Amino acid sequence: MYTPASTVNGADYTKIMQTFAALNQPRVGYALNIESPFTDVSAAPSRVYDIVPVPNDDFIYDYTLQHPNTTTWGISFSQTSASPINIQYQVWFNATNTANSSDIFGRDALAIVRGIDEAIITVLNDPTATVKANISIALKDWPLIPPGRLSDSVVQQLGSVFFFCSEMIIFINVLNQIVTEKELKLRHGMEVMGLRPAVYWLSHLLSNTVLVLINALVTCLCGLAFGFEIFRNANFGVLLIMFFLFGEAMVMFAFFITTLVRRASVAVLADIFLFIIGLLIESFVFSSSYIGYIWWSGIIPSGVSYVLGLLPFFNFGHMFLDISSMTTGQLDRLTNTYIPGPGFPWSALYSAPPSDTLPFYGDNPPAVPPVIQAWYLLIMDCFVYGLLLWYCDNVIPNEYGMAFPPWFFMTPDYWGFETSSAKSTNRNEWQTHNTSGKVMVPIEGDEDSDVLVERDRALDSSYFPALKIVNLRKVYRNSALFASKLDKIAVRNSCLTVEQGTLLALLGQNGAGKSTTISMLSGLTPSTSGDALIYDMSVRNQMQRIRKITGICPQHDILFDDLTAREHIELYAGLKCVPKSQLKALIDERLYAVRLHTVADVRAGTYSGGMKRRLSLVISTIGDPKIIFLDEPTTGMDPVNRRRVWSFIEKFKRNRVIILTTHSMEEADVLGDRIAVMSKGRLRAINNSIALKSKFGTGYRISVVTHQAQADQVKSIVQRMVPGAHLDDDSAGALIYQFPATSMGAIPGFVKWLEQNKNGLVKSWGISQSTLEEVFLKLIRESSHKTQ
Ligand SMILES: Nc1ncnc2c1ncn2[C@@H]1O[C@H](COP(=O)(O)OP(=O)(O)OP(=O)(O)O)[C@@H](O)[C@H]1O
Repeated sequence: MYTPASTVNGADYTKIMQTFAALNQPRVGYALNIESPFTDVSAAPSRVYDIVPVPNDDFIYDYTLQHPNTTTWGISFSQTSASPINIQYQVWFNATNTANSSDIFGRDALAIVRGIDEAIITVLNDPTATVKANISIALKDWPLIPPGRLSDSVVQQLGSVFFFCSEMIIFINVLNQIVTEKELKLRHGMEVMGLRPAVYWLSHLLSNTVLVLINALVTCLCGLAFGFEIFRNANFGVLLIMFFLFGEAMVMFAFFITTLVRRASVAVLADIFLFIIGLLIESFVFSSSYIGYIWWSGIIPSGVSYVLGLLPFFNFGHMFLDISSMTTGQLDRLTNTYIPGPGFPWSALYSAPPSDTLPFYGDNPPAVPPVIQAWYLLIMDCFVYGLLLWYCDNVIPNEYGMAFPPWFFMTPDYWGFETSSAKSTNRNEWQTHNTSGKVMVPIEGDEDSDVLVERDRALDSSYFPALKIVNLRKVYRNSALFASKLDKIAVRNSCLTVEQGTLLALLGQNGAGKSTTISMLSGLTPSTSGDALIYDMSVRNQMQRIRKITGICPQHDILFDDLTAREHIELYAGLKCVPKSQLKALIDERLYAVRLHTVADVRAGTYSGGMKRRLSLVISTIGDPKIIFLDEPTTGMDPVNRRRVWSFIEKFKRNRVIILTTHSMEEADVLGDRIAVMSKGRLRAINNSIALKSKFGTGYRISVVTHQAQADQVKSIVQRMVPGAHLDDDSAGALIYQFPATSMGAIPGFVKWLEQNKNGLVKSWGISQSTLEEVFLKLIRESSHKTQ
């Protein structure tokens, strides 16, 4: 093989080789042909060739490497001057040609050198020419590392891919954790308890910054320990900051993505998608593979690279490749010695990598920006994603939590300044805004008189109880864009008032709208229309302030499996700014009240359902809230603990407002100062237990046990004394009567008659009032008849 296969500065090397062939034919005994040039380094020889022109030195080397034991020797010509012509040539003997290696240094070498000299002198025929034949003979074992190309280093070739993967672990963790917290309502539960979004994000940022820093340190130390060149030859600070900035930008990127994703399952898909995109960029653009150095080849215009710079992995790839190009050494193929890379000191940050360290150098090396630019881009990424996070987190509506309008940052309310719209202490203004003729409060014709009275009370512009709900409505939209028949009206224009020191029990079937009402009042979900005033603050625009005086025990426990009961209380006490000095006494007292003191230091993940409910209840009372929402607090509790919880709630309600939803009529009866019954999103009845029973109850039940033979006599007496009495059951002398509320006046006289005839006509008797359960069932039955 010989190179170059052309005329350079008057020296025609093809002609020289032809002459070499002609002169040597008599000596070797056969004709040596000059073959067509070889251009494909990977094409295996299909026959025996004679003298083959090839494009360059690399070709000779690579061809021999790929096809061992085929090429005998190669010659590379070069010229140090045109006039006088000084020609240098190097002859390489193929060490892989094991058959005749013993002759390489001896007879063959001398013969070839002499033959080439002779050919040069013959062709040039110039007495002034000085032929200088510098002979370099490289006898190598089969090279283990392909020398002379930057791509030869495995770390450089796959490094950006590998280190990208290590950072992706943090990215995936952040994305999944935050989306899971969103899905499980953990975040919004904490927000209802007073956690500010900024604090939430800051705490995630701080904890992840520590992780990123540890990851960067471990990566650098492992790289050093394994002796990778990039780690040994680059400034430690440069590498640490490179990995740190990349990790931080990925964390901010993950934060932003969480605002677009609601479900953990979707987060996993987003992880996979972004992982593949990053992997493609690292392996195809920046890995020094044979596919190409897109970055260094100048294909990406600088404008586009700024846009791509929004992807942290793009910046990382470019930075990593630049640094590795200067730190990875080369094997000199002629001397078989290793030449280390120039290294990457701190000062190298500010200049582009020297062109001779780039693999695609030539007369016009591409303009590569300095490495510091990638740092700037990563810092820019952190700010850009931070801003996007802040905006999207406020604007994009979620299943839970309140969404602000797109221009929220221009409203003084958002920044905590009191405006006329938010200043609800100006009650008249609030009334005008919410209950004037502008706002229609639809009244359904069949509304109960108590409900109508309650509505009037709510609309009374001079009445401001602790809680006042006016026309509150919630529609769960089926489509984000337009109203449809599939929209679900969960709460239909509720009007309610609750005085301080009162516990309002909300009853209703599954899906009646109880939890939705609580969610709107506690800021877990925004109302569609209407408003509510809690201690003179509107849920529409003063939620931040309301949250400071709110406690909530949500329907589904919002607990951290890894925290103990004590740690939960400490966490929420921190959010509610409870002084540290009061904390221990508070924890002991509250946990004892619900009998959780014995498991105060046990992880909540191991608690039974009832224990978790009790812990959620205790949490709702932290920080002296003025209003507490208890959504089915005793679900799954045994009767003993239920009663303990009742007395805890009973004691706690003084000077507060408690809204309790429950399916236990007994609980509502025991705890509720007022009881509201909801059905299909509407308020059907509201009053205290006794008034509800006498209004909707079926009256009294009286059982009379007589001798079977005298049963008819007793029946006729009852019909005479209590004309409206209805015989429910008559079996073996046991008569059960239902006395309607209208027959109340006749009851005392009848009871007197029963007592007088005891042990005579009457063997025994008993009386009981209608239960709340009967009232509830009656109301629900009526409401379903009405809607049918
Ligand atoms: N996120 C939601 N998206 C769509 N519809 C919802 C959503 N949450 C509740 N609903 C619907 O709104 C209605 C009221 O639900 P809500 O949870 O308020 O009832 P509830 O009275 O609390 O019932 P339960 O006693 O079962 O807790 C139901 O029909 C329910 O299906």
